Amino acid sequence: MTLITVKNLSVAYGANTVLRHVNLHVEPGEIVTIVGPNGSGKTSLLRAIIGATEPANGDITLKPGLKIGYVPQKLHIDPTLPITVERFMRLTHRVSRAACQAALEAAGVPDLLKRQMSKLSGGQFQRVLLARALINAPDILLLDEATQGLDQPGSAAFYQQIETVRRESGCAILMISHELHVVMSASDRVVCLNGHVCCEGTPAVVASAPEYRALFGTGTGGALALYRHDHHHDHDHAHTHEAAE
Ligand SMILES: Nc1ncnc2c1ncn2[C@@H]1O[C@H](COP(=O)(O)OP(=O)(O)OP(=O)(O)O)[C@@H](O)[C@H]1O
Repeated sequence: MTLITVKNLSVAYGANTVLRHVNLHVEPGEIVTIVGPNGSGKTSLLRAIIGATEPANGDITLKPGLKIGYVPQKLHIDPTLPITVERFMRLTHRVSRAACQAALEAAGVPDLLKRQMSKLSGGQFQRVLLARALINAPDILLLDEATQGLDQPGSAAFYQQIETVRRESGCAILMISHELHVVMSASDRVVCLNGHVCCEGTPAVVASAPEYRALFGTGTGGALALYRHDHHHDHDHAHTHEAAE
């Protein structure tokens, strides 16, 4: 059963309509990446999906009982506040230490439980946010530019971890990213957003779509080829194109 269905969604802040007629669906176990220029409405779309932003129009349907794990773009913790990783992870979830430890292991950072949040590197911090999102065994992970501030190897490692999480837990991933060449190769489907859905499909289809090239140029096509690898899972790669408005 489809996990998330977005139909004809519009989002507005006052008189400023930032998303128009957006359609999107996420199926169990697939990795869908949203790309788009700054201010194209990517975060607004995720916030509408988690119910943090009220749609101006349209429908968002979640599978009944859907468990969502959300990894925010960034989270500021006062560096003078002493708080361990374990306490941080248990702030919002009533979970056991064993569950925290299991989530940290799934996020690829098994040794951080007792560490101070303020002493973590950027990459470790993001892994802890990932672990926190994994704690309740979500059906889908929503990641909003989760590798912001990480260097290239750090973000490549993070996305590899995401693929591992998907492989081991079977959860679906809906993520926003600017690192087109890395994430596109790791995605089953890419949705290119610019206030509306410009184009959508497999990474190869989107990279060669004129709408995508108009926004990002042609350079990414080459980089995409460089980073591509074969996927061995069965997903329905629907290719839909909407005319640019
Ligand atoms: N709470 C808000 N109130 C008013 N305007 C907002 C609000 N949040 C976002 N916007 C505006 O909506 C537009 C889309 O913003 P959004 O953050 O969704 O884009 P984005 O694609 O995620 O951008 P970025 O890549 O820079 O993170 C922008 O013009 C932004 O200024």
